[in-house]
Amino acid sequence: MREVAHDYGERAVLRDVSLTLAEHRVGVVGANGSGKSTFARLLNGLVVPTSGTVLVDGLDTRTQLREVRRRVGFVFQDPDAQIVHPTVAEDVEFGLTNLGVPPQERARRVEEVLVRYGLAGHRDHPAHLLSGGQKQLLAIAGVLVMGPQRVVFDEPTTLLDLANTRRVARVIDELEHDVVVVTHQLDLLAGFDRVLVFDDGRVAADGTPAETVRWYVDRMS
Ligand SMILES: Nc1ncnc2c1ncn2[C@@H]1O[C@H](COP(=O)(O)OP(=O)(O)OP(=O)(O)O)[C@@H](O)[C@H]1O
Repeated sequence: MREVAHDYGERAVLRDVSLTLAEHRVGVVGANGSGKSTFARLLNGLVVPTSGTVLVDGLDTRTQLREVRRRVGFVFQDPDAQIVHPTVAEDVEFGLTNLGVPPQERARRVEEVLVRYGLAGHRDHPAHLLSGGQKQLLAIAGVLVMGPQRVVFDEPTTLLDLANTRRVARVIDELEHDVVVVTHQLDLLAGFDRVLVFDDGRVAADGTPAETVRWYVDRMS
């Protein structure tokens, strides 16, 4: 991303962000309102920059949005924002149907992710009756079934209790995909390759978790 700035109306929320993300696991931290979610949304074109350029594998999010979205999955903080279909299996299948994936292959891919995320027994259950943790796993399954190469998580554990936070953290840890995780839960980032600290719309620190998390905590205290 080169010289990226983003404004919502009159309000400048990101300024002068230039960086390349090449690491397997990148964390993003910072105070409320510092621009983390906006940054995360830039990565798959949910938000396009007001100025500057965001490239994903050389694809411009402004002009090649479909291809960018196919490569970069996005998991929202609130799984209810992402779950749109009545049953668990239908919800996971929805994106594949949209893509025109044939029924047999759809069934195989849906089954695979439901088993992987412990949801196979809930296949025909109403999605809205799942627990918060199961809903977040369903939202993750719905993103991963599409076969993205990278996944952005925007505060994926904020609404979860301790057990579900650990479960989702383990799921993220085990992913082979390149991931970017926005979080206020600093312990999620322990094994990460790189952490960005946002402050008032700029990248204020950028380094290993050991370097940046200490810097951030000291600054906040
Ligand atoms: N769609 C929008 N329209 C107008 N202002 C917005 C919009 N989305 C975010 N903002 C504002 O932009 C600023 C940055 O928001 P952003 O969500 O990127 O911050 P954040 O660091 O993710 O915050 P948090 O930790 O609270 O989630 C905030 O002041 C927010 O109120």
